[in-house]
Amino acid sequence: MDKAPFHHQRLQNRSLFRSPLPKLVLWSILFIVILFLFFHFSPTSQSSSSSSRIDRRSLRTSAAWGGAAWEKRVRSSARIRSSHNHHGISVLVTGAAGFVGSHCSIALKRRGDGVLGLDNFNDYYEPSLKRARQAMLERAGIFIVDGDVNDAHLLRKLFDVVPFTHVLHLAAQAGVRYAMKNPSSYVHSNVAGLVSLFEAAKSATPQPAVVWASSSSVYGLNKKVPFSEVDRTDRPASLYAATKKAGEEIAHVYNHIYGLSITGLRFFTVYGPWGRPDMAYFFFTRDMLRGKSISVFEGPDHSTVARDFTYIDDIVSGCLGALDTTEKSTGTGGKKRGSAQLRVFNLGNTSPLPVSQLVGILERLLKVKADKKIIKMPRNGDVQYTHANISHAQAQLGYQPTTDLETGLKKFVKWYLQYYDPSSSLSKKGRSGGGGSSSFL
Ligand SMILES: O=C(O)[C@H]1O[C@H](OP(=O)(O)OP(=O)(O)OC[C@H]2O[C@@H](n3ccc(=O)[nH]c3=O)[C@H](O)[C@@H]2O)[C@H](O)[C@@H](O)[C@H]1O
Repeated sequence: MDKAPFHHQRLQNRSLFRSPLPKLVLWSILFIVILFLFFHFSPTSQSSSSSSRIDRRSLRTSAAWGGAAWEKRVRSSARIRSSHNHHGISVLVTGAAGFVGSHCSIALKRRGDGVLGLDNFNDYYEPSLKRARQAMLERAGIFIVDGDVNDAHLLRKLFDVVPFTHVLHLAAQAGVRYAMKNPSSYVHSNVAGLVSLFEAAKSATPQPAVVWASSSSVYGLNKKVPFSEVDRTDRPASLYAATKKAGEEIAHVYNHIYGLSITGLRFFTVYGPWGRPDMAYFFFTRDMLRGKSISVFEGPDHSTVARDFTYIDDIVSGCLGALDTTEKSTGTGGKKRGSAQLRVFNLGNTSPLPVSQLVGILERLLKVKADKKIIKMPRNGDVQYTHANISHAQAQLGYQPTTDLETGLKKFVKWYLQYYDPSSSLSKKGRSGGGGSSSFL
């Protein structure tokens, strides 16, 4: 009696197993698993894997934002604590854990402005350096929200919590040569990210004024020097330059349609303490100290490759000058109420120097002879020469660079040795030798 149903069930199970339907299900699952493994690990997907990694990386948003405690930290960081001689502003600094972003954040906070940082801490270069900058900003009372400028929801929340008067938008995919390796990261950060930021800013009440980082690279194949803001910028030599140029056009649109006050700053090869390890002065230092060879580029017929190297403290003055001279945006509720300010400025040093001279200065400061390999400048986006005309920034922003390359590199080397090799004899000499004071040291 008992057995019958059991037997019946087993028969049913067996017949079920024999029927084509479960087999089909099994094979389908197996097929999907194989497909997944194929696309995940196949070599054909490897070529795009670095870019998709960057996309995933950049799209990553903080798992933990929101809530009363978080909002309190955001408000406290953005609160203006002005002195009597300074009418404070409240600034959202994107890319705050970056090189220029961290220096500007500290400078703003020191003079009593409210500063909230935003950074996605991506791994384009060592995230530990970004975390070290973050720790320093935290000690100064600046909170950096871990999130991406492409996260519209997060941006809306930030503008809801704080009525920012200004945005200093420095979050970007930097680097001229890396654009050949990972083009999509430039579009993602420098085009989509900028649009996302402008969208949030134009919808905010009040609309903040936006100051953002363009680049000297927009001058591209220009031969007329020094580069002036009125010169042609329609012949970029790299995708990086093209995305920065696109940013300038996008700025025009948001100014025109929504009355956003926007200032673009064309930075010229910024260097200094807490700098970017992907830049030549930085990795030349690292490689020279490790006894590795360095590639020094030269132009056609052994001509010189030169840059208008600009020290970070001068760039910080230019950024603060730009913030302080903005006019208010004119829109409200996402609608334009009148014409608004739209500006672009060169921030350079006005004294270009050959890369070979940069190497010579590093040799003296590091007391190391560089193993130089002189090679033809590769055709990967580099331009041979940059030189800024800064008269516009001088007149409008009171911008006046004061640091020459030798002085600036001295401060960089001092920082580098203390940060990476505090026990070295050179570092000790640097510490007592007074390499000058940078914003952080
Ligand atoms: O002004 C800008 O808008 C840009 O400045 C910076 O680009 P660049 O001026 O190209 O700086 P950087 O790479 O340090 O090369 C410096 C010099 O060394 C030469 N160089 C470079 C590498 C090498 O191996 N050898 C070499 O000679 C090279 O030919 C060049 O002459 C920022 O990285 C960029 O994000 C952007 O902000």
